[in-house]
Amino acid sequence: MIKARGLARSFSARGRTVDAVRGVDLDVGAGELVGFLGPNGAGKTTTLRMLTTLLRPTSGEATVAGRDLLADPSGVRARIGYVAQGGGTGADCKVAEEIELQGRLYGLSKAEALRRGGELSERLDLTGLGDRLTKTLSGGQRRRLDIALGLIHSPGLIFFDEPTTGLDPQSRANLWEHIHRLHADHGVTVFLTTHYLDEADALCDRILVIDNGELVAEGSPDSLKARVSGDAVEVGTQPDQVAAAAAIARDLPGAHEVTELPGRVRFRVPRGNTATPTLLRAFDTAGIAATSMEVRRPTLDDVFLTLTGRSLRDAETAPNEETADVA
Ligand SMILES: Nc1ncnc2c1ncn2[C@@H]1O[C@H](COP(=O)(O)OP(=O)(O)OP(=O)(O)O)[C@@H](O)[C@H]1O
Repeated sequence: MIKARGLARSFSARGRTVDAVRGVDLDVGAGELVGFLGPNGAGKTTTLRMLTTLLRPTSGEATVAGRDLLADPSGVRARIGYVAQGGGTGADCKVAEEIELQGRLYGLSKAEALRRGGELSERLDLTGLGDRLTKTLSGGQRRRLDIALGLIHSPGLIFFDEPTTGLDPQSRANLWEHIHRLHADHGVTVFLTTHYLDEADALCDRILVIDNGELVAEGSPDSLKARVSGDAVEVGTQPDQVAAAAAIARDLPGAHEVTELPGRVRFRVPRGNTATPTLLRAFDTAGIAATSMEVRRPTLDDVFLTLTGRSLRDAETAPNEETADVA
């Protein structure tokens, strides 16, 4: 569905060149649900805008939905759906009119646009909202309308740019369900960008991790997490027993990254649930009292940290100098 080679885009701003995307190769198969994960400014939107024909690459080539991106952009546009960040609905239009207009823009007859609109309204829980002005919709309803608009011409491939940004947790979960069904029940190929780790984890079959305009990893959420060596264990103890507790942790088979913190010790072991009974027995023998214990499977944030040396959350709060300069 998507095959891109060396896709790159630079911008000139204030006499400086920003390499927003630096030669990305992508392969997305039919029926996949792929997430493009990275911090703010990583190059996600720029890549998406290139793949959807909205921005011309500085270099590279791509085939999207069976059409050449550079030679046949209108062919690509006819075969894809795009749900942009913030959506594109007109504020003073009624929901049903907006859907019909979108259908007519894609060359459907009035009857076909109405039929398809009815089908999508039902599928996306918009039934009964046809007479409402789009500006009166809730955030979740508006986002579902944006999806209906993106699907009006029955594309086999749909792009979402940060689909749940700004939504409350319940609307996010509801939208995940709709995106999941699009893919599972209707076989639509989905490519979405997100900077939410939980979203990528919950929704995507495969994740591409982008940082500073380059792909740094790809794989299923589980295979990416398996790259992080082991579970994280954190055990609380009395402040004066931290050093002794850390010494015991260091003796556990496969223990590494043992860190002494005020009133607690943190480390990694290959399997947390088998290491902790051994640890507690050794604590007993040494007269150390554990005041708390937490075992955590690796998260996608751990993956990002392992790959880039930064936490995804830190990367978001501290954009690189180049980004800050241009923005
Ligand atoms: N039109 C532009 N002119 C100059 N620089 C730009 C332009 N568009 C994007 N950039 C820069 O390119 C880099 C990548 O931006 P992009 O919007 O693709 O990132 P992103 O990963 O989508 O981030 P976000 O999650 O914030 O949307 C950033 O440094 C950004 O400032």
